[in-house]
Amino acid sequence: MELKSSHSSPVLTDPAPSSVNNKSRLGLGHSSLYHHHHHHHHHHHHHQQQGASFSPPKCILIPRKKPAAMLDDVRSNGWLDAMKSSSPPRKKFMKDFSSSLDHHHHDDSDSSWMLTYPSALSCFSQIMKKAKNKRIAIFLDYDGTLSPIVDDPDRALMSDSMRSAVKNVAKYFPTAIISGRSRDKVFDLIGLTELYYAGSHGMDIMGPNCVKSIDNKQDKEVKLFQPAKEFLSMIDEVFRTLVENTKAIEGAKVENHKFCTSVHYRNVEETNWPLIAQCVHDILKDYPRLRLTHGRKVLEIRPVIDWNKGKAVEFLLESLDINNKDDVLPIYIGDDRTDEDAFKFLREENRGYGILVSPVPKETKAFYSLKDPSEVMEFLKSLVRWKEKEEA
Ligand SMILES: O=P(O)(O)OC[C@H]1O[C@H](O[C@H]2O[C@H](CO)[C@@H](O)[C@H](O)[C@H]2O)[C@H](O)[C@@H](O)[C@@H]1O
Repeated sequence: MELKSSHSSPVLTDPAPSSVNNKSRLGLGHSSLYHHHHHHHHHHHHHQQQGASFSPPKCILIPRKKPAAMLDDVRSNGWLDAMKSSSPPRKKFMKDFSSSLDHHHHDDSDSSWMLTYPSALSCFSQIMKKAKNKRIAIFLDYDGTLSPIVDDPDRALMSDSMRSAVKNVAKYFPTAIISGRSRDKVFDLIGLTELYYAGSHGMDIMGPNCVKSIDNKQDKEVKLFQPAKEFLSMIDEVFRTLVENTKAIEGAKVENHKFCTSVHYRNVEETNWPLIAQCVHDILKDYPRLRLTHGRKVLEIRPVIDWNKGKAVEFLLESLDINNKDDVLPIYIGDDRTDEDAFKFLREENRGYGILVSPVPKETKAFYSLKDPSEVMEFLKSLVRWKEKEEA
């Protein structure tokens, strides 16, 4: 499989709405790559920055204003709520969900949720029925899907048994990793050359059988797709500023993902979360071409372009050498809010299935669920067994 060369240069330099239509340049069915501020809604709309009504001070640990006043904006715009609700999910939602399913007479919100998002393991044969005469394409998130969530992002290692399960799956099905981490980092963690890798939430895509070293030399070749290339130095600058501004907040960790950057607060005392929020808020004020998304105890800063894990899946599906899109059944397994963009794409296009990895009920656009990475591994092994049986 080759990546299509027609996708080589999609980045716009003009964020104005009058900027050229990218449809033709991208060869994709979208009106514009740019994600204008007023279009930020998605499903994250309630987590987004609300506009120009704030005038917060710079991030400092000894506030110039009274602490309460200083933190007003990060409180009022919902950031703190979003930070608190990030992994585990809101209790409120679970309550709402169970009452909305009252007609099923389930008083247990867990089991009513499982009716709507059944286990991909118990529904395995049902899923495989849909795969009849189709080619299955597998998309896998990394953190929380292939590796369990741990306190230190550098220690989120994948087990050897998981690695071999992924390797076996890739023998039979085109398999892509779609991660929020940088492509290099996620490749280092997985180490399988036979996969597609999409790093930085899909903003850095490379096809299979490419080694890291060709990255620079063959940049212009068909195998790399980087729609946010022009943001490289801006992200680096923001990364360095954030490292500096958060260095006094104990437990804070800033990661540079090349086309996006993230601020972890998992190891920060909850009383200091407003300081983290304020630092990120201040950055976004200075860089209107960047926006915020929420992950698991992490605030992610990324370019204002209309590109996400869903677009990456669409791109990769178009890159697969297939004449008719009905010939392919995409299966996307992921656990995070950013994976919802991919679930949403598959659902809206009526193509294949999203599988949410979650031990608890959660609002999702996926079709099925798996409890944790060990169930993901079981599912991957089942796929291999199914294929081997089919071929025998
Ligand atoms: O898209 P993904 O591959 O799921 O990456 C999303 C983020 O994963 C990492 O952070 C998350 O996992 C860490 C290790 O288990 C955990 O410590 C952290 O709290 C989680 O947010 C990664 O470090 C982030 O930069 C990614 O964006």
